Amino acid sequence: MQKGQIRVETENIFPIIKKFLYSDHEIFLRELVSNAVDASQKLKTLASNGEPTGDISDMRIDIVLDATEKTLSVIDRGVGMTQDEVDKYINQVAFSGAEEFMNKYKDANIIGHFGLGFYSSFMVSDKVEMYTKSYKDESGVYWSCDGSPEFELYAVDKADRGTKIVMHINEDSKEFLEADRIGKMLEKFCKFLPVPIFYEDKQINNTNPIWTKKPADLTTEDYQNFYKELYPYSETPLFWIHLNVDYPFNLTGVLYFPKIKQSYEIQKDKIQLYSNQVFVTDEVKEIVPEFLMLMHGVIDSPDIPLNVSRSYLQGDPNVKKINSYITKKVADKLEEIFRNERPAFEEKWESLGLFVKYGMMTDDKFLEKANKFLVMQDAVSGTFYTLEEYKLATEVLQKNKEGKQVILYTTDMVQQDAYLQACAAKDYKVIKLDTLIDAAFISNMEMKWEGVHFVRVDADIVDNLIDKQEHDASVLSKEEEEKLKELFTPETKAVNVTVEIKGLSADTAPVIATRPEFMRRMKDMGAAGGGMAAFYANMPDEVTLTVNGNHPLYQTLLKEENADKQQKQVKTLADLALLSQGLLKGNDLTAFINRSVDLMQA
Ligand SMILES: Nc1ncnc2c1ncn2[C@@H]1O[C@H](COP(=O)(O)OP(=O)(O)OP(=O)(O)O)[C@@H](O)[C@H]1O
Repeated sequence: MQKGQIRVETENIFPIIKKFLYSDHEIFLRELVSNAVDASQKLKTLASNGEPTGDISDMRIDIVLDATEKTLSVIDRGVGMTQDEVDKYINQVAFSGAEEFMNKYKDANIIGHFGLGFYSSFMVSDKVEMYTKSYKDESGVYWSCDGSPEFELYAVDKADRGTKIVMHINEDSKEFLEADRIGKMLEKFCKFLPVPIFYEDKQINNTNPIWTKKPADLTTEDYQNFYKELYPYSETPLFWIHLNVDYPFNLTGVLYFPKIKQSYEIQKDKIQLYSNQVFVTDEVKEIVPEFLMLMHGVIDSPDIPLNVSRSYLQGDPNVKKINSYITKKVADKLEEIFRNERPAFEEKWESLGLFVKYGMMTDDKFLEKANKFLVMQDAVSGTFYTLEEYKLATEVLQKNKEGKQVILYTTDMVQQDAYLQACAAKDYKVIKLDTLIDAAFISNMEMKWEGVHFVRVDADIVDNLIDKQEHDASVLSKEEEEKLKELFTPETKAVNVTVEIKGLSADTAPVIATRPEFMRRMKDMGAAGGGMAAFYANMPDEVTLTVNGNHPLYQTLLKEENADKQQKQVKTLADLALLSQGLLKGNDLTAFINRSVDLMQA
């Protein structure tokens, strides 16, 4: 029997392990089960290289909880260890003194590994025992340590090849003696490990998750079933991307595009990160580009550094490469579906549009590709245009005097109906941009797309939406125009009204209220919050009242001798225009209703 004394330089490592190394104590189980998996995999590799390993068909790992004895054991049938190996792999690292130990694990070599592995068992145990027998023809070995600077190591009889680790769970960690707790931890960390894992007489893992298989061997159903396995309560995903790369880094996985509802925020953080089928985290912020965080699925890469700080991760070259690889894959897949199955692509646009627009705003590489498959839907006909197609369809009618293409859009088809109709009469093509992200998307694309200008349908009277600088002359005299302007200028300051008299065609409405694009966008952004938001949000609404001097109504109105009646008529006309913009509220609305009744009685 070998009895050892730790070569203490400062103090032993166990207090350090307990206190500092993992705030998350439950990972000890992941570490031990991963070791058991590694040992099993190693044996398989040896066998396939022709080494005499004996029968390897019974490969399995058992997790056994004994609440009465207060022990939790992890048992494998892997390579096992000889006494020399235990001394080398278990003793020397752990007992080489705290300082050296910490240095070793701070070392860059650790990147790519989980970290402390075996020693993390001391976070939850008073004592850890190990029974192990190597596949090599040597005696079994017993090792134990109670966290003090002493260990025991001696030969024992052990019939089966493999390793059994028995943890004597400490007082502070009693939660790990609850069967449910262990079941949940296994479910979280071990669900897709490659060796069968048994707990309470049941196999708890799927050893061949689909991301480890070849896409050619998988059916649509396989992908959908796997999605259900990951997210039992979710709707069928729209489509998926199978990731598979082995150079210059290793990465496999399946990413799904979920159906997105209005409340898309709550669906974030659904991607799970694995390393060789061991669950690592579902916080993949730095690894997956921000705009793809709405996707679901699994990424598996042994090349992602897992044990370093988040800020380090951002600068990691592998992480950067993985990031751009995923972005490219997603863009390629979207383009492929767009080209080969455009009707299906358009049908799913409501959900897809969100990813695409978000991606175009935040990632220039993605933008470049997405310019080809971003689609915009005509509010009236429902037709989808790409940017190029829209430009072509509106080339003649919707170019302004500077040669810019004007993209007309509506954010609310019901409220902006009158403006939509006016545009339709001119044969303008108005697209629907009514999702949460669109306001930001519009301003962003105006900076990125050359020669394009977005204008909301109610930003100006229809004749001015596309600024071509051609107007009919007004039939009114200068004095008449001044008079009208005065009549239309309101006393109320709740809304900032600018009045202008224009000579429009006689069949255009007598007064049109519009909201200048710039101020309206600022106010919309203000309402959404952030930055200068509060300032703009508190500004009064800006409205332009365009009075159509050519409307026949003014011929009689200007001749009206009853000043009171004249003022009432003018106010009613102005209110009708404001009403169409949803800007007539409270007192003003009541006054309008009363006045209308008065006018009818007059
Ligand atoms: N169940 C086991 N069967 C066989 N050998 C084992 C087992 N558990 C641990 N070992 C040996 O002990 C060594 C140290 O294990 P430890 O978990 O501390 O680190 P590791 O697995 O090498 O790295 P990691 O930090 O990624 O866990 C292993 O490399 C392996 O050689």
